[in-house]
Amino acid sequence: MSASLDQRNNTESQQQEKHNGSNGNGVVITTATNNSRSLYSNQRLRLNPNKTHESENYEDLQLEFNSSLYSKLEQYLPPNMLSVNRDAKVQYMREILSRYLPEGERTRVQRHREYRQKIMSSYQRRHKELYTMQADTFFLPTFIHAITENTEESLRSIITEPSPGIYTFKMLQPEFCKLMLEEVLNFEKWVHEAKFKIMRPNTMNRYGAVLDDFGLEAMLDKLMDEFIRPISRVFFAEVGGSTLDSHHGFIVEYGNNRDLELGFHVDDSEVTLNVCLGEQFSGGELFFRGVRCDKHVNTESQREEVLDYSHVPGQAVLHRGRHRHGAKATTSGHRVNLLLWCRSSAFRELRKYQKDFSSWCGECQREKKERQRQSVVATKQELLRREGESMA
Ligand SMILES: O=C(O)CCC(=O)C(=O)O
Ligand SMILES: [Fe+2]
Repeated sequence: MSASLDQRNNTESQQQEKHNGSNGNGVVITTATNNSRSLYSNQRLRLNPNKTHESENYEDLQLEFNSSLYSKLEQYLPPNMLSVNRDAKVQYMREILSRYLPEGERTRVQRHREYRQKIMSSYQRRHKELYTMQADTFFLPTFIHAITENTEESLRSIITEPSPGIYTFKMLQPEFCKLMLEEVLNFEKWVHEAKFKIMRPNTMNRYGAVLDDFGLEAMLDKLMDEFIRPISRVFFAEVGGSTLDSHHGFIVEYGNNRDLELGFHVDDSEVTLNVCLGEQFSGGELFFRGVRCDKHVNTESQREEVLDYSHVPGQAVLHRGRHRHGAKATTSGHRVNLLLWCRSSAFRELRKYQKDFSSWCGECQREKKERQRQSVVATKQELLRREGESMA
């Protein structure tokens, strides 16, 4: 099949693209900064961390970078800053980190921060229990058991791999799916009644909502850290599966009066978790067509790379972000899926210096094999020629 394909970005990274001219593959910073540059601009960090210092927890704050970065950075603060209160520490670290954000990006992040704060100050949560990770009530016991054992064998015992690099497993309790659907509905109702302008999850969906924007960021971070990274470490190590450190979490919706299908694309993620929440629907199959690097994103797919997968409520699909895919039309009913695009800043940094992606790109792999085949043929011919010469 000949592929013409979209690089799928969330609205944030698309804006980032506009501002700093990147190709949208950079790390997407999901919250905001302030502009108090002068306050601490002479301040420095220590060269070596104070490893015995116990850092604060910053998970509850709306910050420019992942909260774990602030906890790590705190160990590098000069001694006099270690004993000040949390707000002063955070202010100090934000000032240092803001030097790494270009001006346009700072403005974007600031706007997004205000957007989230507006939501947080007036949106009334319907199911508060969804906002902190409660594994026992969210997940099926089989899933929890496999992750707790944390071996390739235990993971393989619950996972099916219908095509190379596509992993499916039963994950969510029906009750969790029900509550999450109600929460999303409740949020959308509030958006509508408050005449609030909602930011859609990405450049291709006209419906759906960003879960991180209305308070679910900390819970989804735990989902990535404690459940998705252990699986990705085993199955997606070559694309940064063990160093996933940020996410974009959202809901997509299809059906009557909504989007029907989703075009062929790659995600702005290293690893994507796609789990169906329900409800009743027909159609909506995911179609996969092989993993590709930027250079080969529009190349043909091989027969063994073709897979159509039918969603089942509560069941998850895990795949590389660069695994080309799309969703067929949902022909009746209403389909809602939860998506978690997981990213690795370390992988993205390293990728800038690499050219050969044969450990994960199907086409790089094919080209490499072809080069090896040709070299074997050439060697054989050379040997035959020499043999012929010595016989003569
Ligand atoms: O509709 C689906 O299940 C696919 C969604 C998807 O691929 C995405 O949001 O990136
Ligand atoms: Fe996708």
